Amino acid sequence: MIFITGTDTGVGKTYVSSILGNILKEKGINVGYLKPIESGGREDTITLKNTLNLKDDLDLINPINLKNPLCPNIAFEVENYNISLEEIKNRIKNSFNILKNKYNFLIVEGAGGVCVPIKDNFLMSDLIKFLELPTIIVSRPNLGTINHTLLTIEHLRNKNISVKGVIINCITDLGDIPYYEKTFKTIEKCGDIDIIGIVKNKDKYDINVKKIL
Ligand SMILES: Nc1ncnc2c1ncn2[C@@H]1O[C@H](COP(=O)(O)OP(=O)(O)OP(=O)(O)O)[C@@H](O)[C@H]1O
Ligand SMILES: C[C@H](N)[C@H](N)CCCCCC(=O)O
Ligand SMILES: [Mg+2]
Repeated sequence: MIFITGTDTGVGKTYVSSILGNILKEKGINVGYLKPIESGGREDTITLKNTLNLKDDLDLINPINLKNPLCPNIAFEVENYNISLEEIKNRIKNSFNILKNKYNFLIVEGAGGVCVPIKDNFLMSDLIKFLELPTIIVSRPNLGTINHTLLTIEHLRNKNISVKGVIINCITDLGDIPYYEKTFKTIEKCGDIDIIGIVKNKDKYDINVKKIL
């Protein structure tokens, strides 16, 4: 099992999760998906349900769903969605336990980055800790990504959360990024981390799944 987090919202966690899921399926692995909390609809949940041809109910795959495309803690507030943190954790844990027993490999996708507050001071990273999962960080290739990626690594390691590696998702074409190879080497050196994959698009990618299995 792996928790796919990222340096930001919109960085490509779902995009990479879909590619990763297909790679594992092609290896004959029975892959499931859990989106513990999704805000702004159910696009991610539906995308992976379709990509992996999952029969699971949307409510099982995505136990906590918020209508507004906002930070979860804010969405709960503006939607007057009154639920305790304990209940949030119970619902997520229930889905997690069912799905982890049903599939040989479970991809769990966060929402936004690691410091996204779910409720009160319970962050996305606290959810990762609660589920006791290792992580993969999805990062952009362009200027700014060194800081965002190193901060994310440091935050996770400070909570003793395993970071299996970084996957660079090229929403921006590498040809438009000067010295991108040096950016990647800097992330690896300063973060003491491996870049285990580079995704150019849904047909052009290279992911070392051995680092994830
Ligand atoms: N390498 C890529 N090439 C082309 N389009 C991409 C690529 N990566 C992501 N996208 C597109 O960018 C948008 C954001 O990607 P995605 O939804 O995967 O982000 P996310 O990190 O999962 O966001 P969230 O935090 O909302 O879950 C989507 O429309 C997706 O299809
Ligand atoms: C709405 C979006 N697609 C995600 N589900 C939630 C992203 C929360 C980001 C919060 C923040 O970092 O400001
Ligand atoms: Mg997503």
